[in-house]
Amino acid sequence: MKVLVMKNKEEASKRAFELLLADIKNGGHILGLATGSTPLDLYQQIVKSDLDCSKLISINLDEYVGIAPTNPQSYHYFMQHNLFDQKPFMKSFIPDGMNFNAAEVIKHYNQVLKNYPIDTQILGIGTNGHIGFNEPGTAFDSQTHQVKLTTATIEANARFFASAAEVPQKAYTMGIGSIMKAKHIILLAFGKQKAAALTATINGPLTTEVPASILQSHPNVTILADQAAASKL
Ligand SMILES: O=P(O)(O)OC[C@H]1O[C@](O)(CO)[C@@H](O)[C@@H]1O
Repeated sequence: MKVLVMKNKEEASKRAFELLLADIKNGGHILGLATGSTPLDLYQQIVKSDLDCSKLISINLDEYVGIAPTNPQSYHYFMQHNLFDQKPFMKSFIPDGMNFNAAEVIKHYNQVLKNYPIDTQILGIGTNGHIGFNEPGTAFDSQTHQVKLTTATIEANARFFASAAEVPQKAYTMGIGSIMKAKHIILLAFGKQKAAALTATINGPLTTEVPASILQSHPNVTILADQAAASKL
């Protein structure tokens, strides 16, 4: 586990882009992508660059259940607006949040993950140490599943909605087991609200109570943090 503490999120995102480019130059072409505010600067780096994404495949971590892809609060919209409109990929997979048949969504997404093994997985981290929407208590070998969001996650994500009551209660997420199959994981953490989760991830015991702590057992993880997120390390 490499931990790089950078001056700020802009510097950290620039380094993340350089690491991503290196993986692509080494033949990596299947990218696991994250949403939320953390990866925004990285996606802007990609958009501003001359990287040609038309031969790349993307697989997103998660999507809310019950929000249409045209809804600005959906992760489909987030990815389209922040990356794919400007840098279209050859194929992009995001769980179908409008399909309420969870078994169908899960079967399809597990097949996608089998067909397209992830080379580089970009991760953010929740204030409760979640990765994707894998909340505390999720099994380390979990595959794609539907999750009931915790109050902490709903409150943290309420900032994107008119109120916490509007935040969906459920989501589809790639499992921890699938995340751990990625060849290289780049975890980004910015802001003091991530400091407790980050130190638990890096220095704490390996426990399902801190989903990201499983990364201690992955052979190729790069953590990029700004000073605030690293303040408890
Ligand atoms: O980057 P943010 O907005 O702090 O979100 C942190 C985490 O929460 C999620 O968006 C899920 O709520 C994750 O995908 C993300 O890594």
